[in-house]
Amino acid sequence: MANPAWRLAQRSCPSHLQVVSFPVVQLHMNRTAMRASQKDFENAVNQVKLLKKDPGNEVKLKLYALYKQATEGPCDMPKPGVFDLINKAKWDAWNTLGTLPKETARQNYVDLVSSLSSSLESSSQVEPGTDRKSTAYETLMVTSEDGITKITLNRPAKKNAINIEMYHEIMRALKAASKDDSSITVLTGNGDYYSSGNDLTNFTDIPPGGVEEKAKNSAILLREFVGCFIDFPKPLIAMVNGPAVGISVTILGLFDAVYASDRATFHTPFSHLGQSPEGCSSYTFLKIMGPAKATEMLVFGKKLTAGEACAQGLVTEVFPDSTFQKEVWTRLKAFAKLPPNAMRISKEVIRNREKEKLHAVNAEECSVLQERWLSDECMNAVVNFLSRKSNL
Ligand SMILES: CCCCC/C=C/C(=O)SCCNC(=O)CCNC(=O)[C@H](O)C(C)(C)COP(=O)(O)OP(=O)(O)OC[C@H]1O[C@@H](n2cnc3c(N)ncnc32)[C@H](O)[C@@H]1OP(=O)(O)O
Repeated sequence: MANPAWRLAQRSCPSHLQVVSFPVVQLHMNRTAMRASQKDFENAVNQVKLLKKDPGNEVKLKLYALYKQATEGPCDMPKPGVFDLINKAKWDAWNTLGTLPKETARQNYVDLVSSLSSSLESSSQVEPGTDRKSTAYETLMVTSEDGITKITLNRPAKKNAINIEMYHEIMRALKAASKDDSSITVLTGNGDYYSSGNDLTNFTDIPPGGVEEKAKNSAILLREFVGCFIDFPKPLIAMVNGPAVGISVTILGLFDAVYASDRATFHTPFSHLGQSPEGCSSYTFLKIMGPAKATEMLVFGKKLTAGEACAQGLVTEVFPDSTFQKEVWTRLKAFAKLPPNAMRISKEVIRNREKEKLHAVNAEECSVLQERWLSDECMNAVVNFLSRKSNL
């Protein structure tokens, strides 16, 4: 039980067994004519990571069992205790396969993945963050009018926590906004929160490759996500309508203006979560507010009020909540009437000098975080949140 991820899986609920993302790619196999080769099996394992839709716990347990049988043979693990629900379900699924030969398990795994590609709605393989054909969003509302593209985080019941889908959708929306005919882009939140940051249940979808693979995939995703903000070519404005936590705060250092309601707060509790700063904040916050104030936020997790964040230079201006929308939109509409090319070029001049540095900082922060996510400190913090022992 030394592995923290094993403990996490034990303590979290079965719905957290889910496998994340992306499109299933058709496996071109004549299933009756041949037995699955090791290569087919490895391809299938990779396809599972690309599933766009969650196939459900039953299928995931089957996949888990067949994977274990194909790679390790019959189940030889001690049976988990009765309260250890997730591991018991996994053990049962594997044990049920009895002495099924490894080759048959491998074939069955490949067949199952292949069948998922036809039963689950699939699309061609899409690199994370690239434009997809569909313009519909599950986790965002995106509108474009008066020269302004507005991206609204839209999971109000979850305080706009950023799940895997939302990371991808934000990247997609930013890429679309960078090419549309709007002059400026605005990011805001629906409901009482701006965003509660990374959805902590993101950490519970452990792929077959284990927590190391999960951490690696998350670091790749985070790096790409933050990279989109570094490279965004038009004026990017945050309308912070309420409390902001974690990554929703750190990336503010990459925005061109940040307008906040006086209800907003800014909280980066990375040490509490066993994590470390991201979103280039280890660089931008120091530049914006100096090392002493940046350390208070990023190391000691001091939560700032909107007024304090404005005094530190993180926020451009604070508005009373009662007039926030009206006043900021009046201002944004005026900005949007400015010559768009001039705004874009001015941003380029300001940003280009820093771009290389920002990408280097982003890469370093992601690599440090990849290690932090494997730490006991981080796993325990996530487990505490999921079991609701504490709120920040
Ligand atoms: C893969 C890239 C990783 C990038 C690295 C990013 C790091 C970060 O962003 S670190 C910051 C992570 N965020 C948090 O630690 C915040 C956790 N949430 C809370 O502490 C609280 O929920 C709160 C203070 C934000 C709000 O508290 P409260 O007003 O009491 O509301 P509830 O806790 O009841 O929340 C309502 C509902 O929303 C769910 N929820 C809120 N935040 C998150 C979250 N970050 N992740 C997942 N779920 C979240 C909460 O669980 C409730 O759901 P239900 O119980 O289903 O109603």
